[in-house]
Amino acid sequence: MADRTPEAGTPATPENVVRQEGAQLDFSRDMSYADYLHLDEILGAQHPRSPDANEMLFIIQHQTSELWMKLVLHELGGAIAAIAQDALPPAFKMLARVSRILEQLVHAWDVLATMTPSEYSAIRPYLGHSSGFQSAQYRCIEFALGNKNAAMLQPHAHHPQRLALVRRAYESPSLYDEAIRLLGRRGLPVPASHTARDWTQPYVESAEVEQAWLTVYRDPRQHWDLYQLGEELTDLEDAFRLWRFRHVTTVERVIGFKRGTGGTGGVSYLRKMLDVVLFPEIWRLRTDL
Ligand code: HEM
Ligand SMILES: N[C@@H](CC(=O)c1ccccc1NC=O)C(=O)O
Repeated sequence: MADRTPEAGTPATPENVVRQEGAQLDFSRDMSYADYLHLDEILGAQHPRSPDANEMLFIIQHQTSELWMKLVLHELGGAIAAIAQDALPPAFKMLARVSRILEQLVHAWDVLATMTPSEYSAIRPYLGHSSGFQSAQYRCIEFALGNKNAAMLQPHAHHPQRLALVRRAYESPSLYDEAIRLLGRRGLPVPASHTARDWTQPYVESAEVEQAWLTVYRDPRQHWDLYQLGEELTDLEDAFRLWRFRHVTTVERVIGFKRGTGGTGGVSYLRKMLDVVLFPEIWRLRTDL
């Protein structure tokens, strides 16, 4: 290793400072930053199809969203497994991270909103029928959060690997299913229809499940970890609703009420999605408390 003691009189030029700090400069034999992060693959994956300069924003906005969604899925999977094993503290850590990522994705809309309708109209003809509707990771997140819908498997039928990923999320118990099973294991009266069921079916709201959550919320000190779980779920759905809202508002300001490239009515479809309630009893109990 080089002697880091500066020689008397060595001027503190930027080059000398780097040498004196002892920074590693030769990576012909060592793993570098770009090697570790596979940056050549990630930074080589932006291929605009139009001549418009704004397409780079559009591509990077989606690619970064997909990277964050990958982490959301990783953490959600971990949280679901932890709840199934009665390990609540690690589940809380993972759920808190998911909510912070969703908040980050909510703020990411500010960057995309710098793209005007005129700018987007130069890109849109190059998108064909591709659409976020076909995002496999997004669909896995919706399924992991319990918004099950068999029709959403179809856009992946042509790609066995992605289909397998989406199907696994479709067939597995959701985060909320596992939370309700936990209520049952803790001795709260939860109907069998909600602890063992065909997980591919959409969740059906239950008065008994609401009663179980009410028991928790009426005596938090007695059920502190379940109470915390309820509030983590609330944070998560709150953040997810904000994401949906920013999406539909950005879409309206950019394409108005045009049909989507994915074939839906566009804003009309996305507005219907604003009515989805992921954890219904968690919201209803607030009225009945
Ligand atoms: C100018 C930007 C955008 C426009 C105009 C737009 C437009 C639309 C439209 C019209 C739909 C409905 C499906 C269709 O018929 O195409 C849709 C769905 C979707 N978009 Fe976007 N979008 C934009 C940006 C984004 C971004 C940045 C993401 C982040 C990944 C995204 C993710 C999605 C997802 C996941 C869906 C499916 C939603 C669902 O099924 O509930 N979109 N988008
Ligand atoms: N559905 C959008 C197109 C779109 O936004 C899009 C196209 C390709 C890849 C990602 C997209 N983002 C979200 O839907 C539209 O109708 O203009």
